[in-house]
Amino acid sequence: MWTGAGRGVHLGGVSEVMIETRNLHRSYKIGKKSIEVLHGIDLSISRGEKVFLCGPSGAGKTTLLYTLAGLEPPEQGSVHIAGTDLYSLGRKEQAEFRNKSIGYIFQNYYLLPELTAVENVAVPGAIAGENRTEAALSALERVGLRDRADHLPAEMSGGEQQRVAIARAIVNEPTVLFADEPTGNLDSNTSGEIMKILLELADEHGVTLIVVTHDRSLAEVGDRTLIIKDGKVS
Ligand SMILES: Nc1ncnc2c1ncn2[C@@H]1O[C@H](COP(=O)(O)OP(=O)(O)OP(=O)(O)O)[C@@H](O)[C@H]1O
Repeated sequence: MWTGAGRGVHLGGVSEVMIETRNLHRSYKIGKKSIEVLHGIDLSISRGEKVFLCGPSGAGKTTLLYTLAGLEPPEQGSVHIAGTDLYSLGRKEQAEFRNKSIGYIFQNYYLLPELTAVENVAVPGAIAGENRTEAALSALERVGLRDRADHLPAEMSGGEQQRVAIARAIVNEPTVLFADEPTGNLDSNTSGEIMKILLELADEHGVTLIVVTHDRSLAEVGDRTLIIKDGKVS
């Protein structure tokens, strides 16, 4: 049973805040030039919300997702997840928090080519010293790939590899799931299947979902679409 989440909890009519950012700033130096990618971003996302993040290429969608997920510290500002101030934690505590509460689906899957599907899904647990083989098999079942558990990524299609990446992101039963263009390289049928899996996770388990996409038509299936442009989110 998925315990960390809990469907859209409302406290006296007020949604419980799951992700809150204050004044996030992030810039990159290229040569002598500095590009400000996040320019004072304030966000509040409720538990169980399905949020799509759109914006032009290079606008900072991946940077914002990394910053929200605790993978890249902002130069200024704070990120709270379920009330925990992510960047005030030490490295070890932060890794433990991510391992327990956050799932992340990377833009290019990032599966390890020499490991089978089940080993790839179990790998974050193994790093944390846990044996997650049973949970990994359940997660593969959840994405319809139980029978491919012993296959290497090279033996699977793009859509199947993406489903393994989803299984890896949900094996810890996260409270928040981030997905960076999870359907970017897939045909429209496969994209539909992948989005269905992600939306079901939000609907059935109350997972808070933040998905980067170029597909504005997805706005209809989400609760909210955020647009990032010129360092700001609207
Ligand atoms: N490690 C880095 N070093 C220097 N510049 C970077 C780095 N990472 C990102 N950038 C720059 O920051 C800006 C935002 O990049 P980011 O990947 O967040 O955009 P994006 O909206 O996700 O783009 P896309 O839709 O093309 O994936 C870009 O101009 C990019 O070149």
